[in-house]
Amino acid sequence: MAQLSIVSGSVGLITLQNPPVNALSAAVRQGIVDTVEKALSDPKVKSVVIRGQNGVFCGGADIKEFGTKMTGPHLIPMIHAIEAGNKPMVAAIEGSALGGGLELALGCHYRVAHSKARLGLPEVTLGLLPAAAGSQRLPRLIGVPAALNLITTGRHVTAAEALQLGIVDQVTDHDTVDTAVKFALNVAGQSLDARRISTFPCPRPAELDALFEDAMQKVRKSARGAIAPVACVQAVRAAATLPYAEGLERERELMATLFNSGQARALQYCFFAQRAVGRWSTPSGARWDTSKPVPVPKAAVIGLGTMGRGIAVALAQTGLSVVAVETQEKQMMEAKQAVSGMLERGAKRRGVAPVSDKISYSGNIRAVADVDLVIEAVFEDMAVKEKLFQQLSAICKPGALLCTNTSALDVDHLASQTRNPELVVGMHFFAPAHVMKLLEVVYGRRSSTQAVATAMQLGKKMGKVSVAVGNCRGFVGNRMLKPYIEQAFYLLEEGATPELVDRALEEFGFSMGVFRMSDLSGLDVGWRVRKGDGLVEPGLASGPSARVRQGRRYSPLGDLLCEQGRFGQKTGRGWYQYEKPGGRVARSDPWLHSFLEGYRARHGLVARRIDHEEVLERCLYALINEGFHILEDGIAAGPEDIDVIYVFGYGWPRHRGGPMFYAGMVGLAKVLERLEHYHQAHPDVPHLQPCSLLRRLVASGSPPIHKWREVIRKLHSHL
Ligand SMILES: CCCCCCC[C@H](O)CC(=O)SCCNC(=O)CCNC(=O)[C@H](O)C(C)(C)COP(=O)([O-])OP(=O)([O-])OC[C@H]1O[C@@H](n2cnc3c(N)ncnc32)[C@H](O)[C@@H]1OP(=O)([O-])[O-]
Repeated sequence: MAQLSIVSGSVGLITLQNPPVNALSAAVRQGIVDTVEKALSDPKVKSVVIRGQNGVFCGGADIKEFGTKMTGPHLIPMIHAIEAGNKPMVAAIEGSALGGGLELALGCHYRVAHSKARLGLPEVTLGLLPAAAGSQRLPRLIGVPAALNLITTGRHVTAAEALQLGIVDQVTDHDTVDTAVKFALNVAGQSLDARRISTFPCPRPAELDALFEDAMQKVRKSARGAIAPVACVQAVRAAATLPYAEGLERERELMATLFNSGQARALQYCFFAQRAVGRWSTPSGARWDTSKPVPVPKAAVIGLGTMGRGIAVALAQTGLSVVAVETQEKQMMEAKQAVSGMLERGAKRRGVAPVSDKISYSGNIRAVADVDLVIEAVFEDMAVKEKLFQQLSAICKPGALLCTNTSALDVDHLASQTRNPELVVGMHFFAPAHVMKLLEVVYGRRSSTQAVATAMQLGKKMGKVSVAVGNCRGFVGNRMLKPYIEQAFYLLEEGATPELVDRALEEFGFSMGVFRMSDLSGLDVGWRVRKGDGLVEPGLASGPSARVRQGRRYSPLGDLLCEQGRFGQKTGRGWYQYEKPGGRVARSDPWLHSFLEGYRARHGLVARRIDHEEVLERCLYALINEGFHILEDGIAAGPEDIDVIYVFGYGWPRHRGGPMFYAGMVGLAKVLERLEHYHQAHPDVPHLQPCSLLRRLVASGSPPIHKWREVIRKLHSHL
């Protein structure tokens, strides 16, 4: 797993061999220990280069080992032996040097990187800290403020930035190993006293306390409730204030707490879940590894409202030629201006030229005749979309894919409006579409394998985390949101306030509670959907029947607010009040509190004290219960798909792994028991009735989440 050869007569070349990213598994660590020992004791070897196989230096510790009984040599003494050795060691960094990979490189006396390489200490994103002395060496090398930034955010830096920061000694556009070997030949025999980072004094910035206080506040604000960023700050503080050996001990203690925490497990689960959704399959037999996508050099977006603009920008930034169609002149003018602003800002951020020339605009739908793929983002109204799909089917060239960005409507029905229903899929983007990472690719009953594969590949090219899901009302994300929002409304009826509900959810880790989120996205959106479903009955009717629709409990609170013109931020009033229409700072609104009191009085509801635990249980378990229904119905292939959708599209705190992972952490039996409890208390709320898949999983002994598929498979087996 690591090999030593001798090159250029006197350079020992150690190659890490563990594809695809040369993670530091037990075998690789043993290989490094053995080859370093050999190189140090071989008189022919005057200096050493360490590189990774296949153009990747090293992706860090082997994350797959973390959940197992770890064996093999420990990283710290292994890296220490490299640093303490009496022959110059040069890291030849190609591809990535991340986490333990960069820590290994920091143990070397010199670092040479290819210009395309990326370096970083991303442990914090896995719920950990750089515990192979990275938290102690990096501040000594580049100073406390820069090290704090890298370690608490986990961001990857380019080779150019690494050179500027002083992490690497040389950057090359040529063959990295050749360059590193030349470097090694040059430094052979030189004193290493000034090259051992662990012996450097850590630069002590002025205002040390203020600096760390500020860093602590920043991480507490940006990662609510996450413990790893806090531990990262503490570890760097140890580097700045303690001798190296004591700092190392502090790093070890902090890592021990993190290593076995639920948060680390959740974040590492997210890492693998994000990759697992790329290995998608559908019930019709389409699969990520066998279905062939068709090339999409030219695409069209129809409808240039908020979603359409974001989609057009995202497509253009991916390098596609884009035809943007909008039939309303005023909307077109505004869209053109907005899109060019978005492209310019995006280009500035990425340090490239804007790609405005990639987009051509037209007021005529016939302009899409020669594109390979169309994404419609028109008004969320079935009649409008039906007509559009009929038109597209007649206009588009044979084989062109027709995609809908609907967030809830029936993809099969839209497909039935076309001559080639196999070419229709949903591509459900999330606003703002050029920023948000999530894409739900919705396959219909008749979508071809090629159509699904093409949409999935396009999503990947656009840098999206794409999840293939089945067709049902709201697909995965919005279908689960419905019971969650519904519970929040019921809690208001029973005595809670928007502030109380939001605080509970934000303390749980959501960046925004349900009411603040609704105000941001616009209350009129849900109102329109409920109207379409025949649920809205105007007026202030009282009595129990005013809160029943289609035989089940219903809360008209959202409808009543909309009737008052309170649509959220855009109108300056919603569940909160804002300084002006379009304002962003939510403030409590006394009007709303007296409105709630009046509402309860009119309906004979007695307010009771509701605590955070009930808010979380009612909102989250109702959402999770719907997740089990989605798995039972085969709409999502596995719990990872649901979790990835919630983490990337709905602000679910990543350190809690996603709703289905969270259910496993809480304990499926407990979730079942609490749902039963709440369903007994609210028998007219079907969403609280525990799903039979949840019962089945509990009856099978609550298996760990990676084994749920076995129970689900049995459920779908026709044998
Ligand atoms: C008490 C104990 C003390 C321990 C001390 C530890 C100290 C240390 O500080 C901790 C760490 O290093 S923590 C680690 C810190 N390091 C990080 O956080 C880096 C994590 N890795 C990455 O960010 C990306 O994988 C790269 C940018 C490296 C490559 O991106 P790309 O080219 O788009 O490729 P891709 O699709 O992403 O991955 C390809 C395949 O490789 C797999 N795999 C990858 N890394 C792995 C790993 N470390 N391990 C295992 N597997 C890893 C990945 O799952 C996938 O497998 P699949 O079966 O094909 O699905």
